[in-house]
Parts: sequence; structure tokens; C-alpha cells
Amino acid sequence: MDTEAITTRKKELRSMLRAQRRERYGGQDGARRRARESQQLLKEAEPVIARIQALLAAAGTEPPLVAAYHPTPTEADVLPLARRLAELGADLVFPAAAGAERLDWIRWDGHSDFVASPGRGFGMEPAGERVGPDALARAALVLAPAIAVDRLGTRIGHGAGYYDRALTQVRDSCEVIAVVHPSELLSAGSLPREEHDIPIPAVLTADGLVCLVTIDGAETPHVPSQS
Ligand SMILES: Nc1nc2c(c(=O)[nH]1)N(C=O)[C@@H](CNc1ccc(C(=O)N[C@@H](CCC(=O)O)C(=O)O)cc1)CN2
Ligand SMILES: Nc1ncnc2c1ncn2[C@@H]1O[C@H](COP(=O)(O)OP(=O)(O)OP(=O)(O)O)[C@@H](O)[C@H]1O
Repeated sequence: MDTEAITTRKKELRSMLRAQRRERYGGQDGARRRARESQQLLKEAEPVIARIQALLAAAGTEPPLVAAYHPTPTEADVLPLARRLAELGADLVFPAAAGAERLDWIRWDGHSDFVASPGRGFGMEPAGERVGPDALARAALVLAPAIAVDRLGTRIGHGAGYYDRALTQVRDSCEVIAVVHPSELLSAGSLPREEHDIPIPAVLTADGLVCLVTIDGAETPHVPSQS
């Protein structure tokens, strides 16, 4: 596929996946399903919590920096996990608008209220201190939003490239985990991959934490669809 065809395909996939998300997680029934799944998601995140606890226990080190985000009403609810990690002593940062291309990051203490972000389409953000666009270079864990991820680690987001750019900064030791609904972990090769799309090594859903075998390279090889 050439770049133009990939862009068109990504647009189609985004609108399909957003419609599926609204269908399943919109309205009162959807909100109840999401609330149930957020508790399961927290349970399934136990290995993630344990790793942060181990980093906290390592003598003489700074508290690990964890990037999370304030989920929209239909995104998988990562807040209970973010709260838990903050309570344990991790430093939490959430994305904030900083321009058309880059994100800034704002500290969250684990209990303060969120305010509407001035960035169009950004939803809510903490009212705390901004720590600068390079924060992810110090992160031990990034919990990344996505519209979907396939089993080769190809991620699709809202189409601004914010996370693709931000993830170029992380260290090799940083754990990067996309958080999505169970139905948004797609079969290998379902999503097109461009050169700038950074493969995601792990996905957390209410069904579990899945570590993926990611394949680096400009484009996803053709893998026959499993469905
Ligand atoms: N909960 C949550 N917070 C997040 C993200 C996310 O995916 N989820 N983001 C992940 O990156 C960033 C915000 N992402 C954004 C992505 C696109 C646009 C944007 O300009 N949207 C267009 C419409 C796009 C469309 O619907 O086609 C617009 O508002 O004009 C704004 C913010 C940071 N915070
Ligand atoms: N590292 C990068 N440097 C420069 N431009 C980039 C980079 N990553 C992505 N982009 C640009 O951002 C735009 C959106 O990319 P893409 O469609 O992959 O977004 P997405 O992954 O869905 O969104 P997001 O990362 O915000 O969740 C593309 O035009 C792409 O060229």
C-alpha cells in the first residue's frame, strides 16, 4: 500500500472502530460494562503494579515516572490503575496540549480533580505542574491510549501522531503498554503500519496483559487474517 492508500485505510478503520466503541461503551449499559471492566483491568494489571513496586523498593533510586492519561468516557478506564500506582509512590504524568505536534506532560498526585484541557479534542487533564514535552525520556512505564492495537503491535490512535512522536523518546528499559477494550486487540496484520508507527510491545485489556512479538520495519508483512 502507498502512503495515500494507508492514510485512507487508517481513516476508515478509525471511524469503524470509533463506531464499535460507541455501540459497546456508549449509553448507560455501556458505562456499566466499562465500570465492570475497569475493575477487571486493574486485577489484570497486577504484573505491571508488581514491577513498579520493585522499582520503588530499589534503594537509592528516584520514584519511577509513569505516564498515563485521563480516559474519555468510552475509552478503557485506566484511572484506577493510575491511582493505584500514584498511591504506591510512583510519579504520575498525564498528557497536555502543547501545540499541533507535541504533547506536554502534567503531574497528577493520584487524587486531585481534573479540569477541561484547553487543547481541542484533549478531554480532561490534571490541574498540576507542567513538566515539559521531554518527560517520557525519563519514564519507566507508559500506559498509552489507542483506538486499537493488532497482535503484531501495530497501534492506531486518533490520527494526530502525538503518541508516535512521544514514544520516540522512551528509553529501552521503559515498558510501553497500550490500554484498550478487549475487542480492540485485533488479529495480527489487521492494522496498516507506516514507518513512523512505533510497534507496541504489550497490551492491557480487561481480559489480561498480552505481551506481543513485535516486528520492526516499515510495513507490516502480510499475515492471513485469523477471522
Ligand atoms: N484520553 C486520551 N487522552 C489523550 C489522547 C487519547 O487518545 N486519549 N491523545 C492521544 O494522542 C492525545 C490527544 N489526542 C488528540 C488527537 C486528535 C485531536 C484532533 O485534533 N482531533 C481532530 C479531529 C480528529 C478526527 O476526529 O478525525 C479535531 O478535534 O479537529 C486532538 C487530540 C492526548 N490525550
Ligand atoms: N515521529 C514522527 N515525526 C514526524 N511526524 C510524525 C511522527 N509520527 C507520526 N507523525 C505524523 O503524524 C500523523 C498521524 O500519524 P498516525 O496516523 O500514525 O497517527 P495515530 O498513531 O493514529 O495518532 P496518535 O499517535 O496521536 O495516537 C502522520 O501525518 C504522520 O506523518
